[in-house]
Amino acid sequence: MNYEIIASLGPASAAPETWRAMTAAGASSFRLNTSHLEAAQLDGWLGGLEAFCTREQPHMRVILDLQGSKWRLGAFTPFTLQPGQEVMLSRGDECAEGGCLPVPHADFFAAAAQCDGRVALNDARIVLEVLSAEAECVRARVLVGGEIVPRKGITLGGASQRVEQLGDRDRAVVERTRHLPWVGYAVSYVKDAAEMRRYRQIFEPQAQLIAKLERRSAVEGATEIAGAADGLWLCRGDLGAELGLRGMAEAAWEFAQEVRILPVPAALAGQVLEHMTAHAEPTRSEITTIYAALAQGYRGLVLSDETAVGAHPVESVRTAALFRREAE
Ligand SMILES: Nc1ncnc2c1ncn2[C@@H]1O[C@H](COP(=O)(O)OP(=O)(O)O)[C@@H](O)[C@H]1O
Ligand SMILES: C=C(OP(=O)(O)O)C(=O)O
Repeated sequence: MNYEIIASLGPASAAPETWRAMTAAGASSFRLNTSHLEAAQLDGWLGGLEAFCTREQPHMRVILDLQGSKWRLGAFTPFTLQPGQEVMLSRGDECAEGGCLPVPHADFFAAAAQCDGRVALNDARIVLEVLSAEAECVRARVLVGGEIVPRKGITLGGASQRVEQLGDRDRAVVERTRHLPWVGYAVSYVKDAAEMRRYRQIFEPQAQLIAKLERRSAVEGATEIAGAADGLWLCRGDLGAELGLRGMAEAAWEFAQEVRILPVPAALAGQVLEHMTAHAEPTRSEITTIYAALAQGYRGLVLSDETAVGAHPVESVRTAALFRREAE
């Protein structure tokens, strides 16, 4: 089988020798999640990657992941949320005082007042119960705790209202990179085809543009969204937070039924080889799911934590390449 392997870069894969080894193991593109990078950090990555891509791997693409309308926490010192503890989510880019979570998005607070009472953080690894919701502050109790770090995703149960647009951060990234032919973009949290068509206008006409399917409406409207995109990623991390595990599995199964007839290639994302973040081997279940996805017609795999923060970035790529034609 022939398919793309998109390897996310992060602290575990910041060195050119790791890029070289991941490329040799089968990575066809790299992904940089710009939500985790300040402008100067992004410049640092792009400087190194430009030299690598243009001198060593002229076919390599770097996909810049844009936040789109996805809600993410701002900046704060990491801490651990204990079950039963009360926590404040306050409007702002950062929080200096301990135990407070900054949320930079005004539309989050409007939606929180109407949600079903659940706030999920970091793809629902952490769950909060809303106690009160005001214009600039949500008070919540921790139901499922754990360590929370900056810039992690926020999901509200039962809330569909949000402002669909590229924020200032995203627009600055596009302006900074629009002249780079080896760069493409993946837009998070696209709602529908109309939104994707609006985004298309912002980029250079030849720019590679991927729509990340992370909401029910996007999975249901995938064929229409594909009309304004060069590729689709089925993002099971956010879908799991949006729809719950059962809803995510149903949506992924339905999407797989039509993946072969989509007008653009689709890639599978979200915990593809999660086990390999900490272990040198995948689970049987992960490998079986990858094989089934490729047999169904997926044309790519996106590795996230596995290559960005995992202990085995190169081995993860090699494992993802198991079903490549040349590996047979
Ligand atoms: N430049 C970076 N610096 C630090 N951590 C990063 C960076 N890029 C990605 N990560 C981390 O790598 C992991 C995978 O990244 P990603 O798939 O973008 O995750 P998420 O969307 O959940 O934040 C996450 O744990 C994220 O926090
Ligand atoms: C790959 C995904 O997107 P993100 O990294 O933005 O959470 C996902 O949700 O599965």
